[in-house]
Amino acid sequence: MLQLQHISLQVEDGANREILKDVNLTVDDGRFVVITGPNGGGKSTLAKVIAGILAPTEGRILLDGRDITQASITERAKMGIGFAFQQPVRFKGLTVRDLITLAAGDETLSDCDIGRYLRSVGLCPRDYIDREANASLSGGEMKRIEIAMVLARKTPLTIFDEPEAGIDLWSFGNLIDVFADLRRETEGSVLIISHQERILNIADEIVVLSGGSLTMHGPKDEILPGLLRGDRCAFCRGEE
Ligand SMILES: Nc1ncnc2c1ncn2[C@@H]1O[C@H](COP(=O)(O)OP(=O)(O)OP(=O)(O)O)[C@@H](O)[C@H]1O
Repeated sequence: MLQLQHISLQVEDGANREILKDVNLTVDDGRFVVITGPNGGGKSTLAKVIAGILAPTEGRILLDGRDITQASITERAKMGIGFAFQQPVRFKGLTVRDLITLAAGDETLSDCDIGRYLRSVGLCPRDYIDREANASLSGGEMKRIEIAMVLARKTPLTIFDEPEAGIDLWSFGNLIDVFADLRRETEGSVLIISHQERILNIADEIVVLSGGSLTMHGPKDEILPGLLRGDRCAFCRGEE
């Protein structure tokens, strides 16, 4: 279980700016939670705080009851937090096979297993398995490879930051199937930042983050209809 308690984050950009304001959120094991909200609402920042890339100025993060607020990215990764970035990182000198084998932590992983992960993200294994994961891959290709790596890691808590970004419409349906399968099969929790209705639609819970504050959180059936109707109050914290 992941617990965020009173998480705030301030940055100094001329003036003190509060990007996250007293965010409280509990993600139970086995839940598929989608965080959405307007651009600039603080979603990516919150994901980075959970992954340990950014430190909150206030508040605590607990993973299965253990305080991990001070833990580094590497320590959190070892504790079982997997993170797929909005802008994937390139790995010069490593092939796609290397990356998926490393992610799975299993040197005996067969090409057939690797192929299964690649196919699940819409990539033909024959065309990609031996390719170097360098700048020659397009943003969308690298994004899919990163999602395949996260799937291979099978972490207890997996965070995806806008997995739809850079993925073409043709492949998008495929990606939804990947997440639907992940939701069915994983025993861990999945936290996805997304603006996509089709991803929101397979959530157990939806969280709305707006202006740095958590403005709504509840079961999909309670939250999604209001978002689809375009209720502005859904995003704007009861200001209307
Ligand atoms: N280091 C920083 N210094 C100053 N402002 C920052 C910094 N990092 C983020 N911000 C600001 O904090 C706000 C939240 O950014 P964040 O990337 O978390 O939003 P988001 O909800 O993920 O947005 P989007 O939906 O557009 O991806 C934005 O207004 C952004 O400009």
